[in-house]
Amino acid sequence: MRSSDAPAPESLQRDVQTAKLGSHTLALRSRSWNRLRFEMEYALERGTTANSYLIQGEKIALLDPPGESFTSIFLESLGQEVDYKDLDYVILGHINPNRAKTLQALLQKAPQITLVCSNPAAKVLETLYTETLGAELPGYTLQIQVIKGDDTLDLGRGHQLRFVPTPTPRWPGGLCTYDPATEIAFTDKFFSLHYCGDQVFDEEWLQFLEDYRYYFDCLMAPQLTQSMAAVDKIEALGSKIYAPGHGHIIRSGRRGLTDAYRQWSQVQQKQDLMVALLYASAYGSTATIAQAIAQGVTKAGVRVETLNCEMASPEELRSVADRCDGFIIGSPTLGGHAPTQIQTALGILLSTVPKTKPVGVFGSFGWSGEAIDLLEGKLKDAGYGFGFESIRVKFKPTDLTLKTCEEAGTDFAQGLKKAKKQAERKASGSLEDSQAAITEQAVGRILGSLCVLTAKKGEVTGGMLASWVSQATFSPPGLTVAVAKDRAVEGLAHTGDRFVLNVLAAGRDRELQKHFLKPFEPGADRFQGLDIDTASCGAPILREALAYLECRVANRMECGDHWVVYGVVEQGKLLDETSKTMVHYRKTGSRY
Ligand SMILES: Cc1cc2nc3c(=O)[nH]c(=O)nc-3n(C[C@H](O)[C@H](O)[C@H](O)COP(=O)(O)O)c2cc1C
Repeated sequence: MRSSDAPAPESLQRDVQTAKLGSHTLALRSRSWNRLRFEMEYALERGTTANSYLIQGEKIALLDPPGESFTSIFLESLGQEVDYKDLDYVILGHINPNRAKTLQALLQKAPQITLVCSNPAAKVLETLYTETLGAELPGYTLQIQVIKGDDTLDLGRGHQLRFVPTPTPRWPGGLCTYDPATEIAFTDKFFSLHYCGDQVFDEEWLQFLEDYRYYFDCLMAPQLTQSMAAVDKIEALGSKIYAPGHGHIIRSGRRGLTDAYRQWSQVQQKQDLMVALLYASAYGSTATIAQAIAQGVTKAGVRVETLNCEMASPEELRSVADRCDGFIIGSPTLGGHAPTQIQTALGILLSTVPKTKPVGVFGSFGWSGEAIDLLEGKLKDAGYGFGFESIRVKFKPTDLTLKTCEEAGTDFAQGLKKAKKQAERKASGSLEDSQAAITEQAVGRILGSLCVLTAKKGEVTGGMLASWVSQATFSPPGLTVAVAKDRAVEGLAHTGDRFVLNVLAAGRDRELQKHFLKPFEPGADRFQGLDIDTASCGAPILREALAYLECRVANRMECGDHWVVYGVVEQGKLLDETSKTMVHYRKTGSRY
């Protein structure tokens, strides 16, 4: 359990927390106690901090101003630390339209600032300047210092900054900064987590391992090669402190977390199935959808290799097309078309990937969505089978659409795994396999009660049939449920979340059992037509159940292909005094 695990009161306002990190170096943590954005990485709903840093040598540099949700409170806090007119540099670990809003407000106050960034980020800045920023900043000329190779930036007083380019498909302009004077590496997206609290440093970092892991699975796992190359470069700096873009400043856990990144990346590398995920995104929406699909594929135990078609070379495209077991391609519609880079990627995929491999299509659009039609049409004509129905999202995805995207990704991965298993079964039949079948028969004699686990978080409600359920403790009253990693409801059962366990009645609840046994389409309402009540945590209670228990997830343990979730029972009720618990007899331990 986290020491600061209590949910934040709704009344807590966004603010900026400042803390000294080292000589002339300050952290400004813009804090949101509630979910900040509809992106998968925020789905644990623990709030977040957007960390900026101020280094005051003879020259003054601000690193990574926050997004527009914090513009006014951030500028107010910044103004209390320095005179805007004294700011010399703003260093950008990445750039997106959201961050540009704060930049615009800052440049209005301090037009003398030079922006320091990588070459890809400079290109994005120039486009933003032409499209929006320039019009809002009359008389201002963009001053950019592009970091190349071994460039350094001398702020004086020993702060001779070094830089490490960390390009990934999601942030092609990624750039980390190292200050040898304080031995701090400013790691931007790397080693971040989304959690809001008063604690600045990471003394109890192990208590947040689940949050770090979730962040890694969302953002690092789908772009593993590029992310781990960046981690290697960051580690080689030999810093004592990681100062990331979100979450705690990492001192105690620096080595442990770096090792954990490597361990988690090995889990991904060991997966024998790989899905290529290719996309382009002008304003970020298609990228957000891509991330949700990737999350769904990854949680089902299939590796994802992501390529941003705007940055990928034909060789990279051909390599991933050659190696993939299926591919998913996404595009925005701009001027009635798919961007040229998407059309090039499609050409390579069509000529390289055998038609027996499954495909998927997605994209964000404004009003017509021709790009999605084009991709779908060409792939259908070529004879590919689709792993999910094409995903069309109008402008920005919502929480619900993201969940649907995640489920579509999971379906895609499950399809691949099923096909692989069938092929293996056909090819097998050895002695070893028959011994395994005998062992499975013995395992199958373990018995559990049939229940329906239900949960709700934000707009998203989920439910699944659970039979690997067992009481675990008397005091507090507690139980464990094994939840397969690829279950849609898994994302609603993280530490601190609440769920309801509905115990089914023998004989009487056959229909309920059947209902939850059938496969659901991505995003489908699993409770339509059922007689339900609502628990205090918002999760559905099945009125026809034998009993129900409202639980809080106190802990969860990663065990092979399942999470074993330990729930503390907060309250419960027997709904039927006469019936008995439905139990599940099985012939083999290799299935539920
Ligand atoms: C210059 C421009 C042209 C666009 N043209 C179209 C179009 O022809 N049809 C359409 O459905 N949407 C169009 N849109 C809307 C985009 O598809 C929509 O903003 C989408 O969310 C962009 O996805 P992205 O954030 O991944 O880039 C256009 C948007 C812009 C800015």
